Amino acid sequence: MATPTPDGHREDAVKDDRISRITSAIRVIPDFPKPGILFQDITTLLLDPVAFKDTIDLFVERYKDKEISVVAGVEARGFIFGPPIALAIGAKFVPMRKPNKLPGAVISEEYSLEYGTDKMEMHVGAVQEGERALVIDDLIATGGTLRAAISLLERVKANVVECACVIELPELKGRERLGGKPLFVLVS
Ligand SMILES: O=P(O)(O)OC[C@H]1O[C@H](OP(=O)(O)OP(=O)(O)O)[C@H](O)[C@@H]1O
Ligand SMILES: Nc1ncnc2[nH]cnc12
Repeated sequence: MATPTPDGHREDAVKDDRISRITSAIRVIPDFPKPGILFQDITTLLLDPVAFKDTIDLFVERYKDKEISVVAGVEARGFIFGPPIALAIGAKFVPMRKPNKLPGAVISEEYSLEYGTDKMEMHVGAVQEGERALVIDDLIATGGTLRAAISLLERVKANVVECACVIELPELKGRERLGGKPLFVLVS
């Protein structure tokens, strides 16, 4: 970590270096899983321990003093970034899963995908009324997935403080579907 200066410029430069490294570590694969999709592949980011750690550190720096008690991670790639953030900020981790995966009683939320619908589930009792929650995923595209996660948390009267993703595809305007909840992203 660089020594901060009164105007913060050195810190900004360090942050930019980290963002550049993260951006370079994400691989883009055309036409996956179908023609016309530019797939943002975070598995190459995971192969670079410095870039992976920078990713987690940037989120931890943002959330460590925000009294977050729940980090909710969306299956599958939110399960990679959510747990290290939760451990570092002293919060619990709650998985938001695809249907019929969780063994206990669940609440479910249907949401729309580009084609068709899907369902997301959360264990009853995992989150209590009034808890301060952060929702984590790797990427926001149309925003339907994060919207469903917010709805599940709000149904149990949690306070969703913010959503955070490594990547945003801004042209899909997913941010506009979050009902005014703030969204923090590292790479756009
Ligand atoms: O903003 P949206 O349009 O809702 O899309 C974003 C979601 O799509 C991807 O997951 P995917 O549904 O491919 O599931 P996976 O992570 O299990 O592969 C991605 O990891 C997000 O969870
Ligand atoms: N372009 C994309 N790359 C990776 N994951 C996605 N989920 C939805 N769109 C995606």
